[in-house]
Amino acid sequence: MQYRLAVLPGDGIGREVTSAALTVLKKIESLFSFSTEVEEADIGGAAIDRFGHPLPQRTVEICQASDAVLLGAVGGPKWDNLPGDLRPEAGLLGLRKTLQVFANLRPIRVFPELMDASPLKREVVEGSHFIIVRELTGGLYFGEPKERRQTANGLEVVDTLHYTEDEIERIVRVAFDLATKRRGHLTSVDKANVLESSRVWREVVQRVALDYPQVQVHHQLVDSAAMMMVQKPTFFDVVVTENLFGDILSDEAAVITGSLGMLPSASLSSRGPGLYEPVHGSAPDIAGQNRANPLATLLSLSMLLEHSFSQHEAASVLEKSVLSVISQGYRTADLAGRHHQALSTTEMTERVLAALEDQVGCQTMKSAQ
Ligand SMILES: NC(=O)C1=CN([C@@H]2O[C@H](COP(=O)(O)OP(=O)(O)OC[C@H]3O[C@@H](n4cnc5c(N)ncnc54)[C@H](O)[C@@H]3O)[C@@H](O)[C@H]2O)C=CC1
Ligand SMILES: CC(C)CC(=O)C(=O)O
Ligand SMILES: [Mg+2]
Repeated sequence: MQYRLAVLPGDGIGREVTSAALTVLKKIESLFSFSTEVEEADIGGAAIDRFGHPLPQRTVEICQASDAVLLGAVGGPKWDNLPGDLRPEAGLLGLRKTLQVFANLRPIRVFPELMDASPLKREVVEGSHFIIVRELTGGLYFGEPKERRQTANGLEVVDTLHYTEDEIERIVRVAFDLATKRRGHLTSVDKANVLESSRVWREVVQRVALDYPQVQVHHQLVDSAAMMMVQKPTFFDVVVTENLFGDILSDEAAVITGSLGMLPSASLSSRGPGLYEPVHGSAPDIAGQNRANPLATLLSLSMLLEHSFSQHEAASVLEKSVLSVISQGYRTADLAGRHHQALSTTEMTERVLAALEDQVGCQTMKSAQ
């Protein structure tokens, strides 16, 4: 089997973590007998520096011609003063919109060995395992108008939260479908006490719920949901929400897992390539130091193998290998604390490569018995 993969390293630690993922992918290909034609392309600040635009047409074409896209992260202080539509982040938003990857899945899982890495109490985080389903191509990040205006009374500014009913319904259905395969519990997060868009969101959830009588639905306002997420994270199973709310809540949820460096994501469309990226950004504070935790990107690669390549066994073995390095006590600096030695990005990647060999070796032995 041969797949086509577009790799967009982007900026900052994006380059380091995608490089780790490519090393791991090569190993997986040899262990599971498939091959991938990888094409790298620029996005974000790197693309601005080379081509004067955060999302060059060539990058879009390479992504569209691929089975999947793996992205590192974009942004950094060097480009922070550019106009909004020419910033690195605009490149990423443009790519998500062009690929129509409206369903952003962000699984939040507590690894037992990392329970004490969270600043939250062990008894609060223990057993947390939920997934945030974030609407990714609409809402406040995309609505028009979105502009600054000079008026007689000074500067005024507008961002717009816009949704069609269809856009809400398609993401809500993704969330209901997921809930049927999990604990059957859906929390829809909105701000229906203030926003008209949230009131329509709630109506759509209530209407779609009629098709899923086996799913228990809970509506939660975003402010109290933010509190509940760190107070009682085990309450949540599937969380569905608007673009900006999902962005904020998922970084908050990272606290439960111990580090933003552990959170993967998959962004899926109805057809066309999926986009896989860690939840974190380009981390300028540690960029270029070989200190970044590559595990969020490796878990995103596992989601890619599952959803876009249908290499289910490889996906599962990669996930188990990540679990295994953590349970063997290997940690990058974000998780090392006082009790562990901090491994570099490349050292952690080598541990995952070794764990992959071990996992596949164990499976071969089991099937030979
Ligand atoms: N998807 C993307 O490309 C995203 C890009 N950004 C961009 O990234 C830049 C920095 O944004 P921040 O708010 O600082 O968020 P960030 O996610 O880059 O970093 C937040 C904190 O988490 C740490 N961190 C993040 N990933 C880590 C990893 N893998 N291993 C170890 N530590 C890690 C960083 O060192 C930093 O202290 C900005 O330009 C922002 O726009 C932010 C979020 C997402
Ligand atoms: C940089 C932004 C475009 C997005 C972001 O923070 C995210 O998707 O998590
Ligand atoms: Mg974010």
